[in-house]
Amino acid sequence: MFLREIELLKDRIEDAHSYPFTIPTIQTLTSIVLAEPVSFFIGENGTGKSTLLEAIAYQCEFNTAGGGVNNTYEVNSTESSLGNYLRLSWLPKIKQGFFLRAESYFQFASHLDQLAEEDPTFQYHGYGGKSLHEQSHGESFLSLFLNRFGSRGIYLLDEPEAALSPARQLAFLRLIHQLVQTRKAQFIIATHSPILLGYPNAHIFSFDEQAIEKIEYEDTDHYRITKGFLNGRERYLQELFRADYDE
Ligand SMILES: Nc1ncnc2c1ncn2[C@@H]1O[C@H](COP(=O)(O)OP(=O)(O)OP(=O)(O)O)[C@@H](O)[C@H]1O
Repeated sequence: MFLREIELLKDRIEDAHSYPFTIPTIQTLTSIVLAEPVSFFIGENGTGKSTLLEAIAYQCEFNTAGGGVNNTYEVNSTESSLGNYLRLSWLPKIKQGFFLRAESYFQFASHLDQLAEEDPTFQYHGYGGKSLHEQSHGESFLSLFLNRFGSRGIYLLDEPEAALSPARQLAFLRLIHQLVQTRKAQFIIATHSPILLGYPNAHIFSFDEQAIEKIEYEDTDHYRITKGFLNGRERYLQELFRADYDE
């Protein structure tokens, strides 16, 4: 583990009435203590998970459009609106790692193609040996995970499940486990996947209330809704569609 605490520097905030300080979870944030190598951010759409993850990436000096410290490309890289208001506490401090966001993955793949064009020795080294554009979305995601996540580092992932089949999500869990065990890697993952959330001993931070709070796996909607659905699909669907018939 490397990153121990994320603090919001409230004294620096000049305009509390503008984005991102209008997001309830950011408004109420003081600090998040990270005590396990794998932490998850969960919550409804729009509750601030990506905003916080991007700000952490900014403080890690990763490209906020996705990538590591060395991936300086401008395409869609955004000025993190929250980044300057965070303080990260490290023990020990590291620079290695990666920020992955599903939404700008395409640009990241193009950035690698450009590197390959400019430097014939690059050969997609660390990225599976060929352009990420020449692999399916899911294949290239897993290829990136397998090849680029090889060293000790901190990995910030925004909805990595987006392209992964259930079987590949399991493969990804295994990879996380290997990296945590052998390289002491640390992961902070924003996700909606009940499979990924099942990682043992992970700390899950919910953004669903006013304040970010820790929640047990079995208490998450992801677990309860998925379990309810799978345990009695027909009954569940009847209930779900009942309103349509009643109207
Ligand atoms: N650049 C921006 N300017 C103003 N508002 C923004 C900006 N980016 C995001 N928001 C708003 O901030 C809120 C939080 O967005 P964010 O992307 O952090 O949510 P999220 O929890 O990651 O959601 P999802 O699960 O859908 O990815 C949303 O209401 C969003 O519309």
